[in-house]
Amino acid sequence: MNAEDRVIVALDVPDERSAIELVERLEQVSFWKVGLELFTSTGPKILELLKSRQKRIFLDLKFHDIPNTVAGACRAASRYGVDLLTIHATSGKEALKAATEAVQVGASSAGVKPPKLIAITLLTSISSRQLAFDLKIPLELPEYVLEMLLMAQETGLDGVVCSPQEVAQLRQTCEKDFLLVCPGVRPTWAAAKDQARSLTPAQAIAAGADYLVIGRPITESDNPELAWKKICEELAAIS
Ligand SMILES: O=C(O)c1cc(=O)[nH]c(=O)n1[C@@H]1O[C@H](COP(=O)(O)O)[C@@H](O)[C@H]1O
Repeated sequence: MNAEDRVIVALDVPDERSAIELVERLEQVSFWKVGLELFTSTGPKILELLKSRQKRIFLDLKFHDIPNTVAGACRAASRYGVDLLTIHATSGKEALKAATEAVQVGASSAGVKPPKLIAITLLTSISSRQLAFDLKIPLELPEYVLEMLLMAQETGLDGVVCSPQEVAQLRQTCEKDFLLVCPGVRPTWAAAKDQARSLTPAQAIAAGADYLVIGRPITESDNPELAWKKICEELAAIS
């Protein structure tokens, strides 16, 4: 896979018109993430529009609910024929197992390939300090993220979402084909904003990330084409 095929651009815009404008501007981008803002605004229509342009899709709805409810949501989402789908690991073991099964059922009922189901370990906006003092988790952050990964692995998920700062450690523990997808990626020239645990694109890939999720450094740039080009050049230099 080319380094640039490992970059998923987060299409975090408010409506269909802005989404299509960006997709047309950045025609070299082959993998887009549709998240809570855009999906809530447009519904599944945006997925059809991306598919008609032969794009891969990460449907990032971060399900977090009781087993019966996440299973229903995963069944429904898997009928869209997307490539990646998210659930929070903190939904718990039973919910993760139910979601894993539901993804197969949903996709086969629609005659499409099942999405890879990946679990959020710990949001990349949460710092060690917040984990301890706000969420009251009595574990060191890397240990907590590892526990979430082990639960996802044990319940049959295809991978996890984690910050690039944890990737090297997690890569040593998980199976080679277990996906490690990293948001919280910041080129040196971009602002961190609300991301608490970042590395640069080159550092994240070198650490063992399968995919990088990058949004605002590209989408909020005055020149998104140039931002994309600089990220591709950074990655090409290490491959
Ligand atoms: O599931 C995600 O993609 C996700 C998980 C996470 O822990 N942190 C995180 O930032 N994300 C998403 O990744 C994208 C990052 O966007 P930027 O911070 O603009 O690069 C956003 O769409 C977030 O919703």
